[in-house]
Amino acid sequence: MTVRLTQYAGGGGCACKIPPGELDTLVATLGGGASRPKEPAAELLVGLDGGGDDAAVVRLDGERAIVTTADFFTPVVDDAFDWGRIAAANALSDVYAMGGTPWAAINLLAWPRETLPMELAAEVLRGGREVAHAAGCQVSGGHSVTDPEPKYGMSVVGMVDPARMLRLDAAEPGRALTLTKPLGTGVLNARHKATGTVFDEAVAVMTELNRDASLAAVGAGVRAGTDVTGFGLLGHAYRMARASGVTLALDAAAVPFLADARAAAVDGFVSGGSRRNLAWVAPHAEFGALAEVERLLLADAQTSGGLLLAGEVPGYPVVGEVLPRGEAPVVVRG
Ligand SMILES: Nc1ncnc2c1ncn2[C@@H]1O[C@H](COP(=O)(O)OP(=O)(O)OP(=O)(O)O)[C@@H](O)[C@H]1O
Ligand SMILES: [Mg+2]
Repeated sequence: MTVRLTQYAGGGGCACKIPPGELDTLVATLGGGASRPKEPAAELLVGLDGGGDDAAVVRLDGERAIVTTADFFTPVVDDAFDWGRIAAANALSDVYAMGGTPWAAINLLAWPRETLPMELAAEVLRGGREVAHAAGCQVSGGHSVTDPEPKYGMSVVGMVDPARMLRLDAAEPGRALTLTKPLGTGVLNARHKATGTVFDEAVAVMTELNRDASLAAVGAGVRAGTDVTGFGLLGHAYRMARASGVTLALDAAAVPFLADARAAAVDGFVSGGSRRNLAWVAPHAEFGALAEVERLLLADAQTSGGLLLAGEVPGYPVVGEVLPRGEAPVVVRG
């Protein structure tokens, strides 16, 4: 029996995230003094202020802080091993998005044990372990539950130098904007789910670690960054602009895309999540005369996407610049 894992998922990959506006409202209910421990065992350096960063960070000592994050999602590709690799690269990514190094991870698994063989679950875990080990990250332990819809990911703990973190709220006017992976995994995953066509380039991009990009950014003195995932480039740019009190200007023509992405969007393989991303950002963005399909591509929900960085990083394309806050937090130049 050939199992097509994507057929067991409603939304796939980071496109299955709760929409950004609804998440904002939910997270806002957790804010304020009531959310702090009375006698904290550790100082919180990055928390939910400004809508929340990629990971929570608590101080360990003068030079070191612990980064902690978790990510899991439904199958984004049919192949079990590849899905495991993608989910692990995506979970590790939030540590890299803080400028940190992942140290240890545990598996988070939800599995329809009555309809899918456990051997396939083992393949998923094997893929995840391979990518985490390539990152130098220990993988030991986890948690597994039965669920009609398969889900997989990791909880990851890492280390970061608090003086050299990549924060969401630290983008400064005058900096260039850098994007370290091409966009288009959302539309290609949607086409893969609908037709079974495998896009090797998309799988290669989604399994690639953000480690080198993160190291290069920290080395170049960059202090603001985030990873581009389910809310798309536009959504994550808006979150960074909002948290930093600036405007992010994107040059649409400079944004890199996977080769088959535009055709997939034109042919209508656009997820509901990507359309919601665009609807969420549109009231806060100026698009000029940019065509609708180009707007949708910039809002495309990415799975295990690259880093969006406020600063120039050798080897990676500049896609815009940080400006003082203008009328709109996001400006797209055609
Ligand atoms: N259930 C929750 N309770 C508290 N905070 C949450 C919850 N869900 C999400 N958040 C916080 O909301 C913010 C935005 O969440 P989101 O999942 O987009 O961030 P992320 O972990 O960077 O995502 P990604 O893994 O796609 O890069 C984060 O700071 C996250 O910690
Ligand atoms: Mg993130």
